[in-house]
Amino acid sequence: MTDTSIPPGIDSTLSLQYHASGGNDKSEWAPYTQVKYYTNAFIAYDGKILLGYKKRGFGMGKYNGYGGKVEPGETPLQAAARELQEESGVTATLEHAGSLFFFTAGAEWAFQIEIYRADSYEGTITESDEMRPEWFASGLKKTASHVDDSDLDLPPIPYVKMWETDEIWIPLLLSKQPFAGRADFIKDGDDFKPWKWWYGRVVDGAKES
Ligand SMILES: COc1nc(N)nc2c1ncn2[C@H]1C[C@H](O)[C@@H](COP(=O)(O)OP(=O)(O)OP(=O)(O)O)O1
Repeated sequence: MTDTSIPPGIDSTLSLQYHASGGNDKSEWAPYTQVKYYTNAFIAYDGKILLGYKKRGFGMGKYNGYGGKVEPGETPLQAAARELQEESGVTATLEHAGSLFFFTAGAEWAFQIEIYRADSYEGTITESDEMRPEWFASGLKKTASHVDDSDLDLPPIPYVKMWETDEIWIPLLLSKQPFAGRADFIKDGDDFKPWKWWYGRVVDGAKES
């Protein structure tokens, strides 16, 4: 399927090139009334990526980037830096990587998530109440001058223990191609299953914050 119609919920000012879509593509996108703003930040360099194992709250038991709600008065970039520091103990210069819109049928609100990445960090990565940090091999080649033997045995990104559509956009984040997308989910017991999704690559510049 190469559906070129961009779903509601995605910033219509972005110039997007179709990347991937799937699921129940004949069904309509679910209507939503409220949107809440979130962030998600990933540190990735030299062939490795830092993920956190979520120990509590929404997404418990999954690996993800570091993030949470944008608080009143914050920009998404400020919220992303704060959440990264609170949950991992480190600071980093974040660059915007993409924008995602997620909705689960019957939920009170849709998630608008600004995704960030960093090539380096300062401080000591620390386990918090919310996240247990773990490095994974990103699959991208290391630069010769930075090869660290201790990284050679890192496990691959654990997509089976992540939100199901992450596998579509994490490679875009790693290769620094700006992206935007929407995924609708349905609740399946305690889990969420993707119902319908659409992702595009930003071809005409990305948001700065
Ligand atoms: C497909 O859906 C999702 N995929 C991915 N990769 N990440 C998602 C998805 N839906 C939500 N998220 C992210 C967005 C945030 O980074 C967290 C949820 O934030 P949380 O509920 O932990 O927010 P906090 O402000 O930290 O909450 P507390 O009140 O617990 O501090 O998941």
